[in-house]
Amino acid sequence: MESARSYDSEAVIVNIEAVSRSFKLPRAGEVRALDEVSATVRQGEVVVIIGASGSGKSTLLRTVNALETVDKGRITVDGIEVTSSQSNLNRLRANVGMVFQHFNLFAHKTALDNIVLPQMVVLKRSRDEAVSRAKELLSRVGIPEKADAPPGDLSGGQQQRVAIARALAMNPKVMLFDEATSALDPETVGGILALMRDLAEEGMTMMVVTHEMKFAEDVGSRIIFMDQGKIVEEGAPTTFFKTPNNERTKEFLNQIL
Ligand SMILES: Nc1ncnc2c1ncn2[C@@H]1O[C@H](COP(=O)(O)OP(=O)(O)OP(=O)(O)O)[C@@H](O)[C@H]1O
Repeated sequence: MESARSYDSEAVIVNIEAVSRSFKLPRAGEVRALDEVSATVRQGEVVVIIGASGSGKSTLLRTVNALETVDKGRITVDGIEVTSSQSNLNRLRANVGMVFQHFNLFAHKTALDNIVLPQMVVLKRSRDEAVSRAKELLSRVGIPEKADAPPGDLSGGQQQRVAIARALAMNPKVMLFDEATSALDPETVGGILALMRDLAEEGMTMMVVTHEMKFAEDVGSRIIFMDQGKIVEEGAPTTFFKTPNNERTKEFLNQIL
């Protein structure tokens, strides 16, 4: 792995420009999940996104991976526009690794094949090459002995390790974590957070939606606080947690800390 100091700390990896996204809900009418959101993530940064339920955190991550379209605005990842055409999708999928709350593994494939197949499909790697990388990554995430196990035979924490290995196999420019530990047993959470912390220390660029405030404070380079589809406050963890400015931020932190 590259050392944390060898990257170009100026390079913008994710650029989000004035992005809006609304949803029409049968009963609640129109919800502005994202309202003119702008943010940049530079190489090696760990940007932690926090906010109340429904504030737009997941939608923001999903637009970066083109799992969600935008109504207005523009997003680029490593200079490639995500929000325009579908033709960039394969390159985008390789550039952006996403880890979800519910793992999203293929239930009928082994752990190894869950990591092998996307490499063959998206990166056109040969099976041998993909298998060799997958084995290396299963060791990296601490479960080399689980290569032949189907997800159903793995614990939640082990499934999440496979999901992280699958995302890393693409050599992504940025990793998105959407509440990656929220569905795990309390005793498993620490192991996954430690793995995420290791990735951050190795210089991985990350956008992390989490309720784990200690992780946010210790590992985050920057905290973004969202409220009703807007970024209302953003800052370095020490300033953000000790001296928040915005009233909504203060209220939120008072409730959870
Ligand atoms: N696919 C969708 N269809 C309809 N409404 C949606 C959809 N995705 C998000 N929304 C709405 O957009 C708003 C923002 O949702 P989002 O999931 O981004 O919030 P969040 O901050 O991630 O919440 P949580 O912490 O509960 O996961 C919510 O009001 C939600 O109901």
